[in-house]
Amino acid sequence: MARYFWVAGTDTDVGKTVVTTYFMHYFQAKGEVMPYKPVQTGIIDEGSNSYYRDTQFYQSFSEMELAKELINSFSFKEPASPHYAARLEGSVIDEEIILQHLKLLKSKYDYVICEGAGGLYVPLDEKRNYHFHHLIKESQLPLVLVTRTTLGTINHTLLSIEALKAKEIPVAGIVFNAFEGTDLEADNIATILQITGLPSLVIPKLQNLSDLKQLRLENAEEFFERLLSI
Ligand SMILES: Nc1ncnc2c1ncn2[C@@H]1O[C@H](COP(=O)(O)OP(=O)(O)OP(=O)(O)O)[C@@H](O)[C@H]1O
Ligand SMILES: C[C@H](N)[C@H](N)CCCCCC(=O)O
Ligand SMILES: [Mg+2]
Repeated sequence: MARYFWVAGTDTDVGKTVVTTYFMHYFQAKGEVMPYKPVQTGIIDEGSNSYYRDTQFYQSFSEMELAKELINSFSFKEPASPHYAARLEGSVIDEEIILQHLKLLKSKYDYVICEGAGGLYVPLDEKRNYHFHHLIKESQLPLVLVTRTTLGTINHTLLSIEALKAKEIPVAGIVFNAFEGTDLEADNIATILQITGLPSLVIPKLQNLSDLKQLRLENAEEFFERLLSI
Protein backbone atom coordinates (compact mmCIF):
# COMPACT_ATOMS: atom_id res chain seq x y z
CA MET A 1 0.00 0.00 0.00
CA ALA A 2 1.82 3.07 -1.29
CA ARG A 3 1.14 5.71 1.29
CA TYR A 4 4.66 6.91 0.57
CA PHE A 5 5.51 8.13 -2.89
CA TRP A 6 7.36 10.68 -4.99
CA VAL A 7 5.97 13.61 -6.89
CA ALA A 8 8.47 13.86 -9.74
CA GLY A 9 8.36 16.07 -12.82
CA THR A 10 9.37 16.28 -16.44
CA ASP A 11 11.19 19.50 -15.65
CA THR A 12 11.66 22.28 -13.12
CA ASP A 13 8.72 24.63 -12.76
CA VAL A 14 6.12 22.11 -14.02
CA GLY A 15 4.13 22.27 -10.77
CA LYS A 16 5.57 19.56 -8.48
CA THR A 17 5.18 21.79 -5.41
CA VAL A 18 1.60 22.74 -6.26
CA VAL A 19 0.76 19.07 -6.84
CA THR A 20 2.58 17.94 -3.65
CA THR A 21 0.64 20.54 -1.71
CA TYR A 22 -2.68 19.53 -3.26
CA PHE A 23 -1.92 15.89 -2.38
CA MET A 24 -0.88 16.88 1.16
CA HIS A 25 -4.12 18.76 1.66
CA TYR A 26 -6.18 15.89 0.24
CA PHE A 27 -4.55 13.27 2.50
CA GLN A 28 -4.59 15.50 5.62
CA ALA A 29 -8.31 14.76 5.72
CA LYS A 30 -7.42 11.06 6.04
CA GLY A 31 -4.43 10.97 8.36
CA GLU A 32 -1.08 12.41 9.38
CA VAL A 33 0.79 13.66 6.31
CA MET A 34 4.39 14.81 5.88
CA PRO A 35 5.49 16.47 2.66
CA TYR A 36 9.25 16.05 2.19
CA LYS A 37 11.53 18.08 -0.09
CA PRO A 38 14.86 16.29 0.33
CA VAL A 39 16.86 18.83 -1.66
CA GLN A 40 15.82 22.41 -2.35
CA THR A 41 17.71 25.26 -3.98
CA GLY A 42 17.03 28.97 -4.35
CA ILE A 43 16.73 30.87 -1.07
CA ILE A 44 14.38 33.83 -1.02
CA ASP A 45 16.05 36.50 1.04
CA GLU A 46 13.68 39.09 2.45
CA GLY A 47 16.05 40.63 4.96
CA SER A 48 15.21 39.22 8.36
CA ASN A 49 12.89 36.65 6.80
CA SER A 50 14.56 34.23 4.37
CA TYR A 51 12.91 31.03 3.24
CA TYR A 52 12.68 28.46 0.45
CA ARG A 53 9.66 28.61 -1.85
CA ASP A 54 8.73 24.94 -1.85
CA THR A 55 8.72 24.20 1.88
CA GLN A 56 7.18 27.59 2.60
CA PHE A 57 4.36 26.70 0.20
CA TYR A 58 3.68 23.42 2.01
CA GLN A 59 3.57 25.29 5.34
CA SER A 60 1.13 27.90 4.06
CA PHE A 61 -1.42 25.25 3.03
CA SER A 62 -0.91 22.71 5.78
CA GLU A 63 -3.65 22.08 8.35
CA MET A 64 -0.93 21.14 10.84
CA GLU A 65 2.43 22.59 11.82
CA LEU A 66 5.22 21.03 9.73
CA ALA A 67 8.52 20.85 11.63
CA LYS A 68 11.25 22.49 9.51
CA GLU A 69 13.75 19.75 10.33
CA LEU A 70 11.33 17.13 8.99
CA ILE A 71 10.32 18.59 5.63
CA ASN A 72 13.80 19.07 4.14
CA SER A 73 17.33 17.62 4.37
CA PHE A 74 19.51 19.77 2.08
CA SER A 75 18.96 23.44 1.17
CA PHE A 76 21.29 25.55 -0.94
CA LYS A 77 21.05 29.27 -1.64
CA GLU A 78 21.73 29.34 -5.39
CA PRO A 79 18.63 28.74 -7.52
CA ALA A 80 20.42 26.09 -9.59
CA SER A 81 20.87 22.36 -10.07
CA PRO A 82 21.49 20.73 -6.68
CA HIS A 83 24.96 19.50 -7.66
CA TYR A 84 26.07 23.01 -8.60
CA ALA A 85 24.31 24.83 -5.74
CA ALA A 86 25.94 22.39 -3.29
CA ARG A 87 29.39 22.89 -4.87
CA LEU A 88 29.06 26.67 -4.52
CA GLU A 89 28.71 26.12 -0.76
CA GLY A 90 31.51 23.56 -0.58
CA SER A 91 28.98 20.91 0.26
CA VAL A 92 27.94 17.51 -1.09
CA ILE A 93 24.56 15.80 -1.05
CA ASP A 94 24.63 12.45 0.76
CA GLU A 95 21.74 10.25 -0.33
CA GLU A 96 22.17 8.06 2.74
CA ILE A 97 21.00 10.97 4.90
CA ILE A 98 17.90 11.33 2.72
CA LEU A 99 17.15 7.59 2.72
CA GLN A 100 17.55 7.40 6.50
CA HIS A 101 15.30 10.43 6.97
CA LEU A 102 12.71 8.86 4.70
CA LYS A 103 12.72 5.76 6.88
CA LEU A 104 12.05 7.95 9.94
CA LEU A 105 9.18 9.78 8.23
CA LYS A 106 7.59 6.51 7.09
CA SER A 107 7.64 5.28 10.70
CA LYS A 108 5.99 8.46 12.00
CA TYR A 109 3.37 9.42 9.40
CA ASP A 110 0.46 7.81 7.61
CA TYR A 111 1.43 9.50 4.34
CA VAL A 112 4.79 10.83 3.12
CA ILE A 113 4.86 12.79 -0.13
CA CYS A 114 8.38 13.38 -1.46
CA GLU A 115 9.03 16.10 -4.02
CA GLY A 116 11.88 15.88 -6.51
CA ALA A 117 14.07 18.82 -7.57
CA GLY A 118 13.74 19.66 -11.25
CA GLY A 119 13.42 16.63 -13.52
CA LEU A 120 14.56 13.00 -13.19
CA TYR A 121 18.10 13.44 -14.50
CA VAL A 122 18.99 16.35 -12.26
CA PRO A 123 22.41 15.50 -10.77
CA LEU A 124 22.79 15.32 -7.01
CA ASP A 125 26.50 14.57 -7.46
CA GLU A 126 27.93 14.77 -10.95
CA LYS A 127 31.27 13.30 -9.83
CA ARG A 128 29.50 10.03 -9.04
CA ASN A 129 27.05 10.49 -11.93
CA TYR A 130 24.33 10.27 -9.27
CA HIS A 131 20.99 11.69 -10.37
CA PHE A 132 17.61 12.18 -8.76
CA HIS A 133 16.30 9.02 -10.44
CA HIS A 134 18.98 7.00 -8.60
CA LEU A 135 17.65 8.30 -5.30
CA ILE A 136 14.07 7.52 -6.31
CA LYS A 137 15.08 4.00 -7.30
CA GLU A 138 16.96 3.42 -4.03
CA SER A 139 13.95 4.66 -2.04
CA GLN A 140 11.88 1.86 -3.61
CA LEU A 141 8.84 4.13 -3.70
CA PRO A 142 6.48 4.64 -6.65
CA LEU A 143 6.02 8.01 -8.23
CA VAL A 144 3.52 10.31 -9.81
CA LEU A 145 4.85 12.29 -12.78
CA VAL A 146 3.86 15.96 -13.09
CA THR A 147 3.92 17.41 -16.57
CA ARG A 148 2.85 20.48 -18.50
CA THR A 149 -0.15 20.51 -20.87
CA THR A 150 1.41 22.93 -23.35
CA LEU A 151 3.43 22.48 -26.57
CA GLY A 152 6.50 20.33 -25.97
CA THR A 153 4.98 18.18 -23.24
CA ILE A 154 4.46 15.08 -25.38
CA ASN A 155 8.18 14.58 -25.94
CA HIS A 156 9.19 15.54 -22.38
CA THR A 157 6.57 13.27 -20.84
CA LEU A 158 7.27 10.23 -23.03
CA LEU A 159 11.03 10.60 -22.49
CA SER A 160 10.51 10.62 -18.71
CA ILE A 161 8.12 7.64 -18.82
CA GLU A 162 10.59 5.76 -21.02
CA ALA A 163 13.41 6.40 -18.56
CA LEU A 164 11.27 5.32 -15.59
CA LYS A 165 10.26 2.12 -17.36
CA ALA A 166 13.89 1.33 -18.18
CA LYS A 167 14.81 1.85 -14.50
CA GLU A 168 11.79 -0.16 -13.33
CA ILE A 169 10.50 2.69 -11.19
CA PRO A 170 6.73 2.22 -10.77
CA VAL A 171 4.65 5.07 -12.22
CA ALA A 172 1.28 5.40 -10.47
CA GLY A 173 0.04 8.08 -12.84
CA ILE A 174 0.49 11.38 -14.60
CA VAL A 175 -0.70 14.75 -13.33
CA PHE A 176 -1.23 17.23 -16.14
CA ASN A 177 -0.81 20.58 -14.51
CA ALA A 178 -1.97 24.13 -15.24
CA PHE A 179 -4.45 23.13 -17.95
CA GLU A 180 -5.93 26.22 -19.66
CA GLY A 181 -8.56 24.39 -21.68
CA THR A 182 -7.23 24.81 -25.23
CA ASP A 183 -7.79 22.19 -27.92
CA LEU A 184 -4.02 21.74 -28.31
CA GLU A 185 -3.61 20.97 -24.60
CA ALA A 186 -6.58 18.59 -24.69
CA ASP A 187 -5.01 16.74 -27.61
CA ASN A 188 -1.62 16.65 -25.83
CA ILE A 189 -3.28 15.01 -22.82
CA ALA A 190 -5.27 12.53 -24.95
CA THR A 191 -2.19 11.61 -27.00
CA ILE A 192 -0.02 10.98 -23.96
CA LEU A 193 -2.75 8.86 -22.32
CA GLN A 194 -3.32 6.93 -25.54
CA ILE A 195 0.40 6.08 -25.77
CA THR A 196 1.11 5.42 -22.09
CA GLY A 197 -2.24 4.02 -20.87
CA LEU A 198 -1.51 5.55 -17.45
CA PRO A 199 -4.07 6.93 -14.95
CA SER A 200 -4.14 10.71 -14.82
CA LEU A 201 -5.36 13.81 -13.07
CA VAL A 202 -5.75 17.18 -14.72
CA ILE A 203 -5.19 20.26 -12.55
CA PRO A 204 -6.44 23.51 -14.03
CA LYS A 205 -4.40 26.68 -14.14
CA LEU A 206 -5.58 28.41 -10.97
CA GLN A 207 -6.31 32.12 -11.02
CA ASN A 208 -5.44 32.21 -7.34
CA LEU A 209 -3.24 29.56 -5.77
CA SER A 210 -5.40 29.83 -2.65
CA ASP A 211 -8.07 28.01 -4.72
CA LEU A 212 -5.93 24.90 -4.22
CA LYS A 213 -7.70 24.30 -0.90
CA GLN A 214 -11.11 24.13 -2.57
CA LEU A 215 -9.90 22.19 -5.63
CA ARG A 216 -12.13 19.15 -6.27
CA LEU A 217 -11.10 16.96 -9.20
CA GLU A 218 -13.75 14.60 -10.53
CA ASN A 219 -11.61 11.43 -10.74
CA ALA A 220 -9.39 12.17 -7.74
CA GLU A 221 -10.78 9.33 -5.58
CA GLU A 222 -10.13 6.78 -8.33
CA PHE A 223 -6.65 8.15 -9.01
CA PHE A 224 -5.66 8.06 -5.34
CA GLU A 225 -7.14 4.60 -4.81
CA ARG A 226 -4.90 3.29 -7.58
CA LEU A 227 -1.91 5.19 -6.21
CA LEU A 228 -2.42 3.68 -2.75
CA SER A 229 -2.85 0.22 -4.20
CA ILE A 230 0.62 0.12 -5.78
N1 LIG B 1 -2.06 24.76 -11.54
C1 LIG B 1 -1.42 25.94 -11.39
N2 LIG B 1 -2.10 27.12 -11.49
C2 LIG B 1 -1.47 28.31 -11.37
N3 LIG B 1 -0.15 28.45 -11.13
C3 LIG B 1 0.59 27.30 -11.02
C4 LIG B 1 0.00 26.01 -11.14
N4 LIG B 1 0.98 25.06 -10.96
C5 LIG B 1 2.13 25.76 -10.76
N5 LIG B 1 1.90 27.09 -10.78
C6 LIG B 1 2.92 28.14 -10.60
O1 LIG B 1 3.99 27.83 -11.49
C7 LIG B 1 5.27 28.01 -10.83
C8 LIG B 1 6.00 26.67 -10.79
O2 LIG B 1 5.25 25.76 -9.99
P1 LIG B 1 6.01 24.86 -8.90
O3 LIG B 1 6.85 25.70 -8.00
O4 LIG B 1 4.98 23.98 -8.26
O5 LIG B 1 6.97 24.00 -9.85
P2 LIG B 1 8.00 22.88 -9.42
O6 LIG B 1 7.94 21.80 -10.44
O7 LIG B 1 7.74 22.49 -8.00
O8 LIG B 1 9.41 23.63 -9.52
P3 LIG B 1 10.82 23.20 -8.84
O9 LIG B 1 11.51 22.32 -9.84
O10 LIG B 1 11.51 24.49 -8.63
O11 LIG B 1 10.51 22.49 -7.55
C9 LIG B 1 4.95 28.56 -9.44
O12 LIG B 1 4.98 29.99 -9.49
C10 LIG B 1 3.53 28.11 -9.19
O13 LIG B 1 2.83 28.96 -8.31
C1 LIG C 1 16.09 26.22 -8.93
C2 LIG C 1 14.92 25.40 -9.42
N1 LIG C 1 13.69 26.00 -8.89
C3 LIG C 1 15.01 23.95 -8.94
N2 LIG C 1 14.96 23.91 -7.50
C4 LIG C 1 16.24 23.22 -9.43
C5 LIG C 1 16.16 22.95 -10.91
C6 LIG C 1 17.35 22.17 -11.42
C7 LIG C 1 17.31 22.00 -12.94
C8 LIG C 1 18.60 21.39 -13.46
C9 LIG C 1 18.51 21.13 -14.96
O1 LIG C 1 17.68 20.28 -15.39
O2 LIG C 1 19.20 21.84 -15.73
MG1 LIG D 1 8.96 22.58 -6.35
